[in-house]
Amino acid sequence: MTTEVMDLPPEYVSPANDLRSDTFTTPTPEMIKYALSASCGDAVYGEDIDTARLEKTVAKLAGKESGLFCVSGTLSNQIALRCHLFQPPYTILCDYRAHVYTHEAAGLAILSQAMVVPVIPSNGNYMTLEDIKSHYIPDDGDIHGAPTKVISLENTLHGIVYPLKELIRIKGWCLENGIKLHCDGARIWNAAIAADVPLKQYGEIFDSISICLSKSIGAPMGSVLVGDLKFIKRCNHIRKQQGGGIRQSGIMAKMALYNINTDWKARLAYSHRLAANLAAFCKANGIPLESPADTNFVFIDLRKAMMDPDVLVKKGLKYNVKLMGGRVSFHYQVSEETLEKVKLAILETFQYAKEHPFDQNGPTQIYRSESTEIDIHGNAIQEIKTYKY
Ligand SMILES: Cc1ncc(COP(=O)(O)O)c(C=O)c1O
Ligand SMILES: C[C@H](O)[C@H](N)C(=O)O
Repeated sequence: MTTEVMDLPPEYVSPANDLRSDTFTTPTPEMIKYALSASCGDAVYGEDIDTARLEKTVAKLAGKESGLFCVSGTLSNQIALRCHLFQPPYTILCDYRAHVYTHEAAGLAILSQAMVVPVIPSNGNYMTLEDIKSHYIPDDGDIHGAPTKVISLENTLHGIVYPLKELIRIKGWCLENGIKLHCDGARIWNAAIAADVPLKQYGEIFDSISICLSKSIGAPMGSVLVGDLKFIKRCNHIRKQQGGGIRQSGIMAKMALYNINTDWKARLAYSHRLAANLAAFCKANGIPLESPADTNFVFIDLRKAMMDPDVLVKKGLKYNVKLMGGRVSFHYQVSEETLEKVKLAILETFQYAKEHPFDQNGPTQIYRSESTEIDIHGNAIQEIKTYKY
């Protein structure tokens, strides 16, 4: 029996206590009111004014000739990488944790017919040029090889800001070797304010950037893929092929424009402040982190702490905070009260682990279906259990 989500208690549907992801940001009344004046043209014909305005606005912010509004970051990433590629065999090189490799359902193999070279960064945080040089496949005529034709970097990845100097080094080498450079910029806005780097400077480095609107910017959906005009035209073709043509998308575009044209930097800075506060709390209590909390994510090193992710999720529910596991994701709609409550949940889980060490020998997954209110069959979980550990 499927129960309407609306039956869930309001506190379980609010973004204020949702630390599972910054994808849980929700449209505000101001955004919805602003969208009432949205254009209603058919965007497939290029006739929707607000969609075109959004694409131009984001492209201009990134210093690129053109932009393409896509229904998701997954689609914009997959289209971009496909359009940088021409004749297989070829490979795409990326970090072993990259979303394009781990969370886009093998799209690179299916849509792009590409092999992926997943790289474990030698410094544990981000790939350096040396990491890339020692893993890429040269286009040297060796009939055994599948040359690396595009490198996909994520900024931020695991909340880590990619050092600008390293990006510039990698870009220089890519130019020398005829390799394209794509950025999965689901959180490029966060990187921009944390590193004080204008989006335009990232636009000078990357051939294409997938700029998400549905995470920290707080739009209900989508991304804008930016690049040069010829590239974006090709991407528009592949987007249509993949069923990604959107008709009256003005309403969605208008909501995104509202947040881009209001103080997004302050909203993101707030979420970064909460994350930094939690990271300091963890450090003060000896709770290990997987990576530096440069932006809006805190990644607790559950393996090192021998903490059970399911216990953490249940402890979160005990304090009316939604978690999926060791990644604690802040966004501008998270309350200060939630920050204080998640500290209690984490500390209790850490203390519980001392008596009940959990040896997680399986893969570390971000998605944990038990932590949602809806199970995989679409049925609302009637009672949200609070576990007394
Ligand atoms: C790093 C990263 N890239 C891409 C995406 C894909 O975005 P979407 O969920 O809109 O497909 C996500 C998740 O939302 C992400 O975390
Ligand atoms: C990983 C998942 O697909 C989503 N991008 C998130 O960050 O929550």
